[in-house]
Amino acid sequence: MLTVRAPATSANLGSGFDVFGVALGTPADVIRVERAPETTISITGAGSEYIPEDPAKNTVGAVADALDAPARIRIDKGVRPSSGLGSSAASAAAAAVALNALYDRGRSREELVPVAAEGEALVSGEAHADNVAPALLGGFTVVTEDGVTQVDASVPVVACLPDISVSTRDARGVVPDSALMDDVVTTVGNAATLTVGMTRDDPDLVGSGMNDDIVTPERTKLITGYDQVREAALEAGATGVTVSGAGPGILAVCRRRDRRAIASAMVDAFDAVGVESRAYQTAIGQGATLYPDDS
Ligand SMILES: Nc1ncnc2c1ncn2[C@@H]1O[C@H](COP(=O)(O)OP(=O)(O)OP(=O)(O)O)[C@@H](O)[C@H]1O
Ligand SMILES: N[C@@H](CCO)C(=O)O
Repeated sequence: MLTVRAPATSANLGSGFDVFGVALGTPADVIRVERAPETTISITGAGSEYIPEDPAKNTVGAVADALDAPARIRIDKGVRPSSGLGSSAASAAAAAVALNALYDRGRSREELVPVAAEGEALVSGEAHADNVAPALLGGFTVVTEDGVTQVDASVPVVACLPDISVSTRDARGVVPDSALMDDVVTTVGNAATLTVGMTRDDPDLVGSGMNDDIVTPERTKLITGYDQVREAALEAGATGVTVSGAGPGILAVCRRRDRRAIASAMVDAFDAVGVESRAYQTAIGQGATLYPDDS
């Protein structure tokens, strides 16, 4: 039996829609796999009651198909589904690493990115790889049609997860078809600033490069209390705040010393609008970890 832990991720970071992603230190999914004549899936943990165990409907089943690697797969969910924290991608990335090792398929982590993205295609209709890339490679990732670029980073973050659901499919439905050239120019500048910030592990540059006036304003309308939570996080010291992935999670970038105050300000602000939430005080971290065979 093989065990793999794959982290939650936050895609977009505002200015990098469908391009940027980061791995988070916590939470994470853990997957255990054993060879079997056909794929079966059992699921425990956060939000497991909302996730289909049918391999034809689970991201992990799509990965097993893509690698031609049938297995008995047990998923322990640490990342709640429809969270904006890459729940479906965490499972897909973990399965890709685990099944690649279980069947000696010999694929590199980079080569596993499109494999894990097959799982995303199953649940959101598009094989976008901005969550699976950081879940596999760790750090900060840039996904384009030409492939993935990765840099290690360890910028502190708070990821606040309200007790409401927004499906990626719905959140993609509000993305505008076109954008004004002025907004595109501003967003390109912000994305470049953010990228430099990641290479320097600089929370100020990363935070100031997260603003986006094209996609994010449409998505914040789907998140009760977004404006209040953003304001509270900024007042508590966040250097930048945006929607995590497709939402409803909200990501705040900060200095390490401000994490606790920001987490509590975000939870209180959600509470004030009648929404329960949980905040993860973490940092950009590692990609999927394979643990030795423990059979
Ligand atoms: N292994 C899995 N883990 C989590 N969700 C899964 C899995 N397999 C299928 N799903 C389905 O995928 C959907 C959740 O994926 P979705 O992309 O909407 O959320 P997310 O991954 O948390 O968000 P985001 O991609 O915005 O970070 C749910 O409908 C869930 O049932
Ligand atoms: N880039 C994707 C990430 C969510 O899975 C989106 O924002 O729709």
